[in-house]
Amino acid sequence: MSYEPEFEQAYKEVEDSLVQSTLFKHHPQYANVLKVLRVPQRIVQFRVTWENDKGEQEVATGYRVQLSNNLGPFKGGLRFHESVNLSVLKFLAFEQVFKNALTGTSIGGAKGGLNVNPQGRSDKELRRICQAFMAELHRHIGQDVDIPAGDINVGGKVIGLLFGAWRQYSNTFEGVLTGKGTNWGASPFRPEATGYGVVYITNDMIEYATKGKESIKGKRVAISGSGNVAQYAALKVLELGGTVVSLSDSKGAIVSESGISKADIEAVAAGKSDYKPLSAIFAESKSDIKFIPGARPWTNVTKVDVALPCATQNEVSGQEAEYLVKAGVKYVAEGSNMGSTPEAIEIFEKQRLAASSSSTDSGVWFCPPKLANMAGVMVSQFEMAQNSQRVTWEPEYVDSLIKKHMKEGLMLSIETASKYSNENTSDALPSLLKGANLAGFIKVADAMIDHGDVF
Ligand SMILES: NC(=O)C1=CN([C@@H]2O[C@H](COP(=O)(O)OP(=O)(O)OC[C@H]3O[C@@H](n4cnc5c(N)ncnc54)[C@H](O)[C@@H]3O)[C@@H](O)[C@H]2O)C=CC1
Ligand SMILES: O=C(O)CCC(=O)C(=O)O
Repeated sequence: MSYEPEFEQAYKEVEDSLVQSTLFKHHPQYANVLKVLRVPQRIVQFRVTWENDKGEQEVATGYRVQLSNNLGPFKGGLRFHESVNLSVLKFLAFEQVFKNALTGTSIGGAKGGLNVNPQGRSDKELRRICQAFMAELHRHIGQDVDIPAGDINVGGKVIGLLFGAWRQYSNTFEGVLTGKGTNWGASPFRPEATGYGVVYITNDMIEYATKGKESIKGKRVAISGSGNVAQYAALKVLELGGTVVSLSDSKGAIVSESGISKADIEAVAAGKSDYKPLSAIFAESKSDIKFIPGARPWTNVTKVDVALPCATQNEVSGQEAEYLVKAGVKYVAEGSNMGSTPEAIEIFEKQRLAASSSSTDSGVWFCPPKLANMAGVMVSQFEMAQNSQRVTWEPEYVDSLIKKHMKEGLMLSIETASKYSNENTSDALPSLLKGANLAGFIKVADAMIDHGDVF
């Protein structure tokens, strides 16, 4: 069996949460669920070949990992990046199954992608890539079968090109992808959903932990990434009265003591749509924004209350987590899937437990991505519902649903963590890591048992 480090990491996190709880003692019927879920229902791997702008033939590998459709049709994003491989997509699909269960909507879990980075390719070449990718993928998706969406490097433009190709291959118009354009099937707030949801749940966490005495207002927030999730998280932090002290991309980080402004974030959005690096976007900035080449934000911020990793997996190391704790971080919520390494999570979780048994206020409350970033896929499910009815909901209604479901997800994770806790401290905040893993698992496990997939 090939070694798949990212997948093993994601699997072990869930397995540890289950084993370290009292769940199996109360529900022995769940014993076989994880070993069945370890093997995706189906993996499609295929050749994608196109002519580049120099007239040369290029060949790459496309994938779709359909992990479980016990709770609804397969659902999850597509990532176009040179780092895409089976280990990465299996980890993302595995996470997606539990996340989708936590949304409180009916969707199964999948993920897919292509091991090519579209950055630096012309629009014409990108169109050829999308057509070549969809030439095979269209056989495996459908509005009641599998509904892909975006992820890293797959934003509205790529979704449009993929949808155009799919329409031609299938001779049908249906809601087969989510994250569509406004005049051909979008849901209000899908672009904003993931980033906004991360900030809504962070605000809920702060209010819960401080018994309503504090909120995100006045908090200093370190954010990594500068793409879709990071941009909307940053805008929502500003709207709710917080200060954004950092952003980043794969070439480095920007930090600002006084805070990154709305105009700065709009400049990031404009620059990133042309694939410009942050170093170029802020080359002539007159504010106190400092670009640090090759760095991540975490060790370059001096005073911080909240950290929101929003770039990619394993982007917070153990050392960086220690630094964040010293810088004062109290809340960590992950926009990126598997943003923190296991070492970083261990440090955050130890801080949470230590705070309860001492009088010093040094706790950290960690919200895992399954819970923190679930608003994106949740609004994708709302988009599917709107497409089925051929209607568009009011933006205010969608926003109110995001807020409601994020709060419900938080409360469910808190209750589940407390119910099955094996921790011997009664005054600690419950582990959202364990609560989210268990709550998502229970929903999928019950469906698998009902369907006879597990016996
Ligand atoms: N877009 C969505 O609705 C959702 C996205 N996510 C997760 O959020 C994270 C960000 O995704 P998006 O913002 O959609 O993608 P994006 O393509 O819009 O932005 C990705 C960001 O990550 C940075 N990045 C990528 N690879 C990197 C690396 N190796 N080192 C440092 N920075 C790197 C990029 O510079 C960019 O700022 C990913 O982990 C994704 O899986 C999770 C849930 C939903
Ligand atoms: O909207 C979707 O279907 C998928 C979003 C996604 O890829 C994720 O939640 O990681």
